[in-house]
Amino acid sequence: MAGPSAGPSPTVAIAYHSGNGHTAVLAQAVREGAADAGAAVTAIQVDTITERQWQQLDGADAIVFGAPTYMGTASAAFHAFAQATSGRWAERAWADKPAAGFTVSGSKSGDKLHTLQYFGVLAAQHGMHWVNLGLLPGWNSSAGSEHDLNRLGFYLGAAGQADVDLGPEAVTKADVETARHLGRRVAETARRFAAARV
Ligand SMILES: Cc1cc2nc3c(=O)[nH]c(=O)nc-3n(C[C@H](O)[C@H](O)[C@H](O)COP(=O)(O)O)c2cc1C
Repeated sequence: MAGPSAGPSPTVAIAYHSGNGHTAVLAQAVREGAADAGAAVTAIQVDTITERQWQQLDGADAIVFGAPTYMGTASAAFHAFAQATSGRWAERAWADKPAAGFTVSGSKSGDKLHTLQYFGVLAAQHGMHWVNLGLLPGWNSSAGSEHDLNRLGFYLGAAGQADVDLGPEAVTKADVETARHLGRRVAETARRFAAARV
């Protein structure tokens, strides 16, 4: 596993919603990956966000959005959070911060791409810089397997799957590792952006 690179220690905030704990597993993996890469990380559940946590988002070097895919998009609780950012949108409060996203669903596809695209649009509306997953797809050749990193073959962000009748422990391990990779990548990107500002 790559250790932290040189440069100022970045702060990464994860803004996520999880209805039944599956997305929370990926949020924890993003957190661990970003911390591995030397970031100070805050994870914020957007359905109970406090004023202090809004300020942590404002002060973060990078923000990672996370939500389960519900009815082909991010959960309603995440959309409520996103709509509550409109004042910050008007003030360009998050402009030029790196942003990234992750989601989980019950189906292998489950229309997760749409959720990641929605996160990308949200970031663009805020003038943020989108950080993609940065991995080739796994599990797409006879040499691959369901244990591959990025086994579901996404580019925009980290996508996971968990059987709908099982709890958070059912989030597929390869998808947890993929989310960990995203956390590391966001922290490294945030570090480069922070270094360029000093
Ligand atoms: C209201 C609702 C809508 C859902 N819509 C989808 C969907 O569009 N595609 C899919 O594959 N799974 C769908 N699911 C399954 C969830 O995405 C899946 O159980 C996910 O792991 C839940 O994450 P959470 O525990 O963080 O809420 C839906 C679940 C609920 C409750």
